[in-house]
Amino acid sequence: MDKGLALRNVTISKGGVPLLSVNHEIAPGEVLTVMGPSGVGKSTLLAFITGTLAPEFAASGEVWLDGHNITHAAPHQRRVGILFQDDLLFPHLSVGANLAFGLQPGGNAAARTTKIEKALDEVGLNGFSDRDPATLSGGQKARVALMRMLLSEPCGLLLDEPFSRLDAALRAQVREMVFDRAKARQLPVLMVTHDADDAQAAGGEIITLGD
Ligand SMILES: Nc1ncnc2c1ncn2[C@@H]1O[C@H](COP(=O)(O)OP(=O)(O)OP(=O)(O)O)[C@@H](O)[C@H]1O
Repeated sequence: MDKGLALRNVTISKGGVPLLSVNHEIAPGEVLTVMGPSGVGKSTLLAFITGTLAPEFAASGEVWLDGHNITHAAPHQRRVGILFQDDLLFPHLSVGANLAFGLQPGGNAAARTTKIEKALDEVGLNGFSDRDPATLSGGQKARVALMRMLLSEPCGLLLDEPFSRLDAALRAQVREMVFDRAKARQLPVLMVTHDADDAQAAGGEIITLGD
């Protein structure tokens, strides 16, 4: 597979004790859901993909993203976007300034503004650029956090329990928006969740670590 995200014979151990092994490919626009009990290594697997594995762990195998072997790339060189359950916006900055953090530095100011406005438009937040994040609803904050991450133009998306702080109705709405936007960009998505509804909504393959 050229595009997408591939975990090739990935094994991770701690103190010589095997923790997990995964051999899986996620095609562009597809979602792989990773489930499993607490402590089984779900967040550790994400850390391996982002290049931020703690030194206590030893890993083998390869990570390929968008046709590149990124196993040994520096974290900032990996074009991996990640959303966590607590994706806080900078409270002292406007919505637009928060989004600007997603953009690559430099470039023409007018072009940057256009990208930010387009991003807001894409998630139904037209005209929100000057708003203070404290005045946004939970769902609106989640949409800004999503677009801030997507503005960095990732080639793959990792979700670490990103919906778990939202109530049921909002959760379904934000989840749908995340999957829709990822699909529109043909991004491979790896989602870690404890929630069966999240897994079902993702509509893709589900693997359970620790089985
Ligand atoms: N920085 C670290 N140093 C040493 N051990 C760690 C570190 N981070 C996690 N661990 C241990 O590694 C194992 C896997 O942890 P991990 O956080 O990946 O599990 P998880 O499946 O994501 O759990 P949860 O569902 O509770 O988030 C656990 O035994 C944990 O205690």
